Amino acid sequence: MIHLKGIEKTYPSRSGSNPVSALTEVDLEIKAGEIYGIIGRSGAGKSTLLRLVNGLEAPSSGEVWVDEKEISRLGEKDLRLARTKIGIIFQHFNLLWSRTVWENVAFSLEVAGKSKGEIREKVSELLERVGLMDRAHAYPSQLSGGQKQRVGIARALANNPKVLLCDEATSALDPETTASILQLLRDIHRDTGITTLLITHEMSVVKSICQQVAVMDGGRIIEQGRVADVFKNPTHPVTKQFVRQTENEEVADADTVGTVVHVRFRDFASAWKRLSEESTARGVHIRVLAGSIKPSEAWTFDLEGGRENVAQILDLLKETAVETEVIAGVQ
Ligand SMILES: Nc1ncnc2c1ncn2[C@@H]1O[C@H](COP(=O)(O)OP(=O)(O)OP(=O)(O)O)[C@@H](O)[C@H]1O
Repeated sequence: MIHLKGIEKTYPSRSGSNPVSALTEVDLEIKAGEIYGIIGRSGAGKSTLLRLVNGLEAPSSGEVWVDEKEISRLGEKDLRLARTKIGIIFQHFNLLWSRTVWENVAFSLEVAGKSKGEIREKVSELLERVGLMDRAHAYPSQLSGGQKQRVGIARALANNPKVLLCDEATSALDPETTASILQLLRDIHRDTGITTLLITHEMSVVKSICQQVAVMDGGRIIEQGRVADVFKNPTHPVTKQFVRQTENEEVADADTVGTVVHVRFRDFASAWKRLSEESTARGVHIRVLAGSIKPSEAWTFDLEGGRENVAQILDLLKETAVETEVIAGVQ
């Protein structure tokens, strides 16, 4: 769905010194339906990469393909059309402050030339989706950060995009609100299968929502793969640092912990039944990061909940599974 081939991006210098190389030899393929995370420190090149994907910037060389169109070569009219199929949410929401919640979401539908009836129906469906129907006539200044981001998400989805780009979408939010926004993005992905590309500097965000991840540093992709694999075997020092970041967060938060675990079952169906009953009873959220019903294949779960409760679910896994290996978080 999104394919970057041999990308180089150089900016002319701002002060007359050497040009700035923002991206070097970037190759990236994001398949339809994936949630893909790009993580990197400040200046790594994440925003530049995102701007290439929605055609706000052109690469100095290489190709950017989105939904089988070479974005970097489209004329203005075709690019505008292609952009309506790319929704984007921003760190600072970028809402229209003089318009209500309803009008913010309606705006991109008006621009796309939809009829009044279509707009009414779509806006109401979207506000219902993001849980903001009761705030439809409020102005952005009257909303909390999480509510503003919900408006941003509704607006991004207005034209039924095929791709959703999230630009540090939770970086301005507190941890609790971050969790609720990530949950909303997960639900939307589950219901629509929309291809989602998320850039962040927080490994906990990647761990909580992404299936695949690319780590960027100095304009290059230094490591990429399945999130579970990258967590298990980070090879580059920068990746190791990001993985440690989530472990430290877990230690810092004594009440809620997350643990990624590989498990192989003899009889998946009966093990899963017991596991889901026990985890519901203990308030532990189990998220499947990878797995298949083939008995020979291992599953990767992310267990999230109170420290004691997660430890109990881990004990249960060790008891019922043929093989259990904790790859991140509490043992
Ligand atoms: N318009 C521009 N003109 C000149 N240099 C730029 C421009 N935009 C970005 N850069 C440079 O390109 C490099 C990559 O920047 P980019 O904003 O893509 O990184 P980032 O990973 O998104 O960082 P941050 O999280 O701080 O935004 C940096 O060295 C930055 O200074």
